[in-house]
Amino acid sequence: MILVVGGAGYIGSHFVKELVKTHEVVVLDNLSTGHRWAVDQKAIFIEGDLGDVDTVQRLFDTYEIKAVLHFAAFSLVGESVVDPMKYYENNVVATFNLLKLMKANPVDKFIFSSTAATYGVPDVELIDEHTVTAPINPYGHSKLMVEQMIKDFAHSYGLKYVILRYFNAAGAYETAEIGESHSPETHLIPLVLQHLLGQQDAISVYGTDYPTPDGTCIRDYIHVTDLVKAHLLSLESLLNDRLTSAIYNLGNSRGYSVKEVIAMCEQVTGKQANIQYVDRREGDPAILVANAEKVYRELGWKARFDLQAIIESAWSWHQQQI
Ligand SMILES: NC(=O)c1ccc[n+]([C@@H]2O[C@H](COP(=O)([O-])OP(=O)(O)OC[C@H]3O[C@@H](n4cnc5c(N)ncnc54)[C@H](O)[C@@H]3O)[C@@H](O)[C@H]2O)c1
Ligand SMILES: O=c1ccn([C@@H]2O[C@H](COP(=O)(O)OP(=O)(O)O[C@H]3O[C@H](CO)[C@H](O)[C@H](O)[C@H]3O)[C@@H](O)[C@H]2O)c(=O)[nH]1
Repeated sequence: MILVVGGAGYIGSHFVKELVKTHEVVVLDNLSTGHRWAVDQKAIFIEGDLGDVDTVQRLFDTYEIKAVLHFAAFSLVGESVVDPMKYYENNVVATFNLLKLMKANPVDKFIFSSTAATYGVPDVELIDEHTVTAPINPYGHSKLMVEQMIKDFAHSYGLKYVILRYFNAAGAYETAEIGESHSPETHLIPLVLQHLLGQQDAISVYGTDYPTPDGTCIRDYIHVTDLVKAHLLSLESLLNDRLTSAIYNLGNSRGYSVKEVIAMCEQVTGKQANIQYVDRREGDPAILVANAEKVYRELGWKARFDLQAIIESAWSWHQQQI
């Protein structure tokens, strides 16, 4: 049995849909930002909070857990600046509870959803795993603190882990059964598509004075299906003892500015956006683009979907939501 914490969320639910094809799966999720309907019916679903020690212990008592994948977190950069306590409590304290119970029970295989936000404002064009980590917002700090706990648990207690630093996840499941569904939505691609469907009057561009060619922030967008594949490869490597500890960047290694993303959304949908240029959003670095060669070398993973394919799949999903 594989435990997926946060398996009702956007990325977790896409992973669970694939994992149930080959493994027995139990999902723990408190539905704070996730959805019961997004969890594949073949998975066992437990509604509960990761911070609740009794609930998590009961899971370990009930099921023979071979590995844990941990997607559960709060993950909005802007919100983390406004309310850091919420982030340290849910992302750090609750994860500490999980690691402690994994040690006690014992379960020694762990895959963690980390983020490009751990790098802060990197001074290189392409970020590799040796790039200095120096977060500039509480969200990034909370993830980096967990990474450190994981490394220390590995060193002292033999935890085996894969830390996956995703860049910007987007896109939807190939059948459009599930997709990105946050409320409120804050991510760029779904917001642009919702606007183009007439659900918002305009799309705001946060800042036009960044040190980038068109002045707007550059990000590396990665299809959720590509992320799922990387998790499956990581899990198999841990289960087969081919891997004991690794940190990987997951991205396309190609950056797009906010303006370029909006233009691609217009191209895919054939609709024109009403763009409002507003001030920068606090906590946003100018450029985040991955060097993802390490995971290719070690696991044979590389992104298959480019920005156009990502937006096409997200568009299929959003059109079904009206
Ligand atoms: N979406 C991105 O672009 C992105 C990029 C980098 C990293 N990440 C990381 O990937 C992970 C998944 O992101 P997502 O976009 O799917 O987020 P999401 O909010 O859609 O999913 C998170 C899930 O965890 C659940 N959850 C949160 N706290 C919980 C708790 N204490 N107990 C039980 N369940 C809890 C939520 O209900 C939700 O279902 C997060 O850890 C996030 O930090 C996401
Ligand atoms: O309405 C919007 C929304 C976003 N943006 C801009 O679009 C870019 C992407 O913003 P998102 O909110 O879509 O994504 P973030 O880059 O802030 O963050 C995402 O990716 C990060 C890693 O790169 C983190 O992991 C985090 O969990 C995840 O939310 C940013 O420059 C942002 O300022 C806008 O201009 N207008």
